[in-house]
Amino acid sequence: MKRQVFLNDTTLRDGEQAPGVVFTTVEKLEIAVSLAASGVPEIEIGTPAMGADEIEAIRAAVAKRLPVRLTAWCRMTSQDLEAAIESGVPAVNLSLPASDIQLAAKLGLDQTAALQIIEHMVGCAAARGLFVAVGCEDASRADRDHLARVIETAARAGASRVRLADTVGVLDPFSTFEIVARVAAQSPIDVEFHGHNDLGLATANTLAAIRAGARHASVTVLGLGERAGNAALEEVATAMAVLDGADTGIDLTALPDLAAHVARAARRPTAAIKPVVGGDVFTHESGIHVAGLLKDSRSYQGLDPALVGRCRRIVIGKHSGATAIAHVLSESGRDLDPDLAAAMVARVRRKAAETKSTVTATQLVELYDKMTSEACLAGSSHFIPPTADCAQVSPATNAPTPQFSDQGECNELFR
Ligand SMILES: CC(=O)SCCNC(=O)CCNC(=O)[C@H](O)C(C)(C)COP(=O)(O)OP(=O)(O)OC[C@H]1O[C@@H](n2cnc3c(N)ncnc32)[C@H](O)[C@@H]1OP(=O)(O)O
Ligand SMILES: O=C(O)CCC(=O)C(=O)O
Repeated sequence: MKRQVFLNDTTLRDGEQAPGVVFTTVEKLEIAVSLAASGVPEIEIGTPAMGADEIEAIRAAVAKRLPVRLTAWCRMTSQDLEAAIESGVPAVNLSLPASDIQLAAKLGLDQTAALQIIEHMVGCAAARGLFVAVGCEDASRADRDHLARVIETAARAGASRVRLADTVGVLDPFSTFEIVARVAAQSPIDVEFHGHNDLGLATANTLAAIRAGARHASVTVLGLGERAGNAALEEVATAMAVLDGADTGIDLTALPDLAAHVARAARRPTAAIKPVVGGDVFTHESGIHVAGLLKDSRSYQGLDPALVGRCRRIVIGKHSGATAIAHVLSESGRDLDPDLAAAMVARVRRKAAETKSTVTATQLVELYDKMTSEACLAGSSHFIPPTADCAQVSPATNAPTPQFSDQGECNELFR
């Protein structure tokens, strides 16, 4: 049986902490509904300490009775806990720095005082009937012995989970594995890993943490979050399915729409190269790749686009070869004569260089029709038989003009 891993989506909390990102209450609710529909089991819905509007938004989410655990992020203070209770959430993440750097700089506390606060606040929250997770902010820079005491104290006081945060994104997969493996081996409660992407390693670190024994992982849609963001839901869920074989319960085919939804609400355009959901990540231009793909899609495709509800696309551009051009032309009922192929490749390359872009299907057909007309008028001996009627090779006006689209049928589309 596949190992179960639980993703805790914090798009609506850490994601919204990205500079300038604001979700309206309606957007929060819509995103929460979409997250639940895609199979996310837990959503960190917000920070009640931010005040009445945030509490109201959280209350509205709670009222939806979604089939997910809604949890609220709280500092480890009575005020934050009371705000969370007012919002109606059944679960809280009570956060306190684990590193000496943050304990001293932010709170002027030492390790002993921190343990006392954890014991007291976790006890209070558990006594109020809440599911309690303890957020170890900056765990990656924490003294390891203190971290062990934090977990032991939290568990004893009634916490059900501990969250190890790589708050400033300084771990790599090796150090993540080492820290999480040690904690998971000793922890009497579940471990969650919360990675940040400052070094572009959040997803890799999250996979390493899961491999090391974390049963829960924080993610955000598109990796939206503080600074360089968090581990991306779509990357972690897809990588888990493909590489690890663990069961996250996420409907991978729902991810592109979910990402588009969050990108619109966050007003953050998605990069074309964003793994899984980016516009170009299943699009191929290079001649050698397309020639290989057309023979066997496994030649240049590690991730089957259908797995995540996407389609493969072939585009024509500076790097196209004759096979790709012939393939695209054939889709509009035109045969690329082998004698014309090299000239066509050169023409396409010139066009792409002039426009610094791909050559659309319509442009390709126009180029081809123009070239065949020219070849015909010049009486080209190897392309048009000398006796041929030039009308036969003029633009085939009834041939379908291919359109670019990323929607619709999963046949190969091109632009
Ligand atoms: C790594 C993370 O993502 S942590 C989560 C970060 N999230 C946020 O900051 C959410 C948005 N924040 C806010 O809206 C505001 O900062 C509020 C409402 C939370 C607090 O606002 P203010 O009362 O004006 O405090 P301010 O933002 O100036 O400073 C933060 C305070 O929290 C305290 N604090 C920080 N972390 C913790 C903690 N884990 N436990 C207890 N107190 C904490 C700081 O020491 C500071 O206290 P001080 O005012 O006594 O110096
Ligand atoms: O303490 C936590 O719950 C984690 C907070 C967080 O977002 C972080 O440390 O990056």
